[in-house]
Amino acid sequence: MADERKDLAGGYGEGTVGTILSAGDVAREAEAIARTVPREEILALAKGEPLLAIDALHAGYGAMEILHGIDLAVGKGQSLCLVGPNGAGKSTVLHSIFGFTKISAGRILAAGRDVTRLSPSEKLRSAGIAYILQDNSVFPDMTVEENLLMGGYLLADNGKAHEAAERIFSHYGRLAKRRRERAGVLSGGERRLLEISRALIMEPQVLLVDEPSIGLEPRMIDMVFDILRELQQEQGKTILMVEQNARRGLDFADIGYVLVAGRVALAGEGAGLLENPDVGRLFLGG
Ligand SMILES: Nc1ncnc2c1ncn2[C@@H]1O[C@H](COP(=O)(O)OP(=O)(O)OP(=O)(O)O)[C@@H](O)[C@H]1O
Repeated sequence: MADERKDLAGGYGEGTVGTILSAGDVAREAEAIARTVPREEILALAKGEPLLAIDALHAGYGAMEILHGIDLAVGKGQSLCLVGPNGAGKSTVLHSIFGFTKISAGRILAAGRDVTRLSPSEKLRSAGIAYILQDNSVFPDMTVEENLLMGGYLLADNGKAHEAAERIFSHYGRLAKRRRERAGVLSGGERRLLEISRALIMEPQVLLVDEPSIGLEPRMIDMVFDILRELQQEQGKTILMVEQNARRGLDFADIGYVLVAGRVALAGEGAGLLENPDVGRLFLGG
């Protein structure tokens, strides 16, 4: 219990300790207020034709179903953040979109095309969807440049990966300065920048970002959110994010969903959800 409370204050409240609820309390209370958001409401939040959409998805691991009929829609250049209690299935939504789970029903659509059964590499290569792993996926003994080039492993033409890497280095001077150093010596924020940059080598349209703030100090969290904001606003990337730090995630995103027990229980504009008293009490520390 003590650990659960510590997590909650640090993770959801960002230092704000109002009414401290245990993770178990949050899950129970969230289930009590949960409803399943109708598909029309989900579609109304997306700008224009959804670039990425999920239609009544049931998915899980092996025989265990975790998502029980999820709908989702996000337009080109929009950002969407999933928040909710531990174990609600937020990361599983990203895993399912990228092709890491067993899908028993429903569809995933990219620009209207059914991509439900594509493998992760096909999602990246032909559907323009990239998945940015949660925390520490850089190879510490390889250089920054070698790590970056790993993002192009699916490209037949090695020259294309090098061209993309040079574009990225000219954009992110912080990485360029350290391109020949071992990635293991980078700060946490720089590693996150490298993980994001590695995904950019394939020039994806949709970025699936799992817990961008995890394990970072506040200054680095600001840097990572600034990078994501620029990718969205200047480069028109569509961003679908899972974020434990609900305040930061909802403040960032155009659209927010609260996931409870494998269902979308609340949906709205990100800033609007921040004002929702239930969201405040359960996920923002009161
Ligand atoms: N690879 C896996 N194999 C089997 N079960 C898994 C796997 N990954 C997650 N699960 C289970 O799926 C459920 C949902 O997990 P998921 O990580 O999607 O939740 P979450 O909402 O992202 O939680 P958290 O905020 O704690 O990261 C949990 O019960 C978890 O144990």
